[in-house]
Amino acid sequence: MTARNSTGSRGLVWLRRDLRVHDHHALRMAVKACQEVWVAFVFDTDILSYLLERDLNKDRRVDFIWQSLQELDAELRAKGGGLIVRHGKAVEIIPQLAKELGVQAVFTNKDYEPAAIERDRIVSLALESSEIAFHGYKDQVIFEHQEVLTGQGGVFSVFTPYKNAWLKKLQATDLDAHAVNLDSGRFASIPKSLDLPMPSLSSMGFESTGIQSYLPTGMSGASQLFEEFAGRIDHYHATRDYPSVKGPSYLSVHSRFGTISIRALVREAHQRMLAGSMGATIWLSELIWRDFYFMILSNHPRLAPSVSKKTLLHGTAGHESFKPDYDKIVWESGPKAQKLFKAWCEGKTGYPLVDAAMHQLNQSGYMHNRLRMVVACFLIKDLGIDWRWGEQYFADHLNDFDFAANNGGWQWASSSGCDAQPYFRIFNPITQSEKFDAEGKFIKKYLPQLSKLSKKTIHAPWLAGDIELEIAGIRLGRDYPLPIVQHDEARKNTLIRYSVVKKESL
Ligand SMILES: Cc1cc2nc3c(=O)[nH]c(=O)nc-3n(C[C@H](O)[C@H](O)[C@H](O)COP(=O)(O)OP(=O)(O)OC[C@H]3O[C@@H](n4cnc5c(N)ncnc54)[C@H](O)[C@@H]3O)c2cc1C
Repeated sequence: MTARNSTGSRGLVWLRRDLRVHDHHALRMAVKACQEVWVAFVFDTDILSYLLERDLNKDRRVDFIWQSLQELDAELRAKGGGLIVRHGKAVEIIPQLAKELGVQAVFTNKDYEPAAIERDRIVSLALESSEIAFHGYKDQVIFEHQEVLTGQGGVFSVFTPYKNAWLKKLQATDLDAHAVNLDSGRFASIPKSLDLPMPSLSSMGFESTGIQSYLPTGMSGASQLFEEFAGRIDHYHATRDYPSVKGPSYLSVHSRFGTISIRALVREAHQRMLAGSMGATIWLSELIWRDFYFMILSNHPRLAPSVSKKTLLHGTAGHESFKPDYDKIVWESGPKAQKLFKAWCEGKTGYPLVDAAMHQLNQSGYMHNRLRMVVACFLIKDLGIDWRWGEQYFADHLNDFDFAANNGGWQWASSSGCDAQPYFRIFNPITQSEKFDAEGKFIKKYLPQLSKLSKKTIHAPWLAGDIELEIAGIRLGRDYPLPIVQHDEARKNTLIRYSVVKKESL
């Protein structure tokens, strides 16, 4: 990635998914190497135009970034610099800005998605033609690409041995912070001609979503959530599967946009694990899943849509299963499939846990991990819909959408992934509900019309007697849908559908 191996006295740090000033590899290197450092972020129209084409002008991620940049700018201005924010094509703006600032090098933290790698290649070439170096540093993962390999030197495709090798390789230095000397006096003020106001959301075609009212944004928001989670991390193993309990960290959006350093999270988890915390041990495992899926994508770029397609960073259409045989499966199609998919998207399947989960996603951009598994399995194995449709819907709506983790999660649910559940494992949406939302608290929060049902019938309202329904004020088909499929029948159909891959999977 380094076009020329020089740094020079002036440097530009280009932020992408690392919106912070602390423990930041590229920023640290720039401050160490250069006398004058500028910091820039581009609202890249190669990504944003794709969102607008899909009518996602009320996009919480764009708002989250926008809010987080305000804080970052204030922080940099307090240190004598400021954040240069532009709206346009990053592949053109960054080389242009680098020339205007007269820098010798552009510093970035590496991005592992194929489309981002291609973007960086184009930027690097443009910089090279102006004799400007382009440096990329590992920052968003602990171990990248092929740093953790099997004993035979191969790439892992199963999580548990990967995790064991990952833990074995881990040294304290892997978790050292890339501390940035913010008081070095090296943050240069932005030249007047380049010090433009930050583009407003509306000037870029987006609307405010009010995300900051329920999700703390920026570095301070991440620290707040992390501090709160530190108080419950030791119980994580016992609470993490229950969506009505405040069990998980809710930090995924922050690690997605780098408002907190992954090293800080892993350091905390690892230290607590060594001190005997079961909760921290399990949480660390989740963070290793994150590295695992980055590693899988980095070694199997065919999992992402072709970069030559217009779909760039957010596209998911038409890409391959990890296990190619699974692309032989014939999914439902036509108006019936569209109708079933619409009901799933809108939380109108008649299965309360599935519907409540979809409402959580649609209202907040977050969905609890257990529920992601339940709704994904329901879409694929109860409704017979291609997992890519669900993957795309999550890509459009999840605050923490990350191609590697999302693709990994969907391919896990569809059994086509690297370390996926077996094809014959089909979650029963009713027993999942009874087990993980026994009192129906989560369901009631998102489907208040069901709040008068007993904890026995709330998981499957059609099994309630007429009198109970009447007392609860529910008429099925009017106040809440009847189930759109029968689970037992759907299960049988799925086993037939998957018979094309059955032999290969056994
Ligand atoms: C179908 C499906 C789609 C998913 N899509 C995404 C996605 O787009 N982006 C995303 O970050 N996670 C995704 N996940 C993983 C997981 O559901 C979320 O990371 C988690 O729910 C985020 O909430 P949290 O931060 O409170 O998690 P916590 O339980 O606190 O977990 C801590 C961190 O570990 C990481 N993590 C946890 N589980 C996984 C996992 N299975 N794979 C990779 N990283 C993990 C996340 O960074 C998370 O913040 C998906 C899972 C499924 C089943």
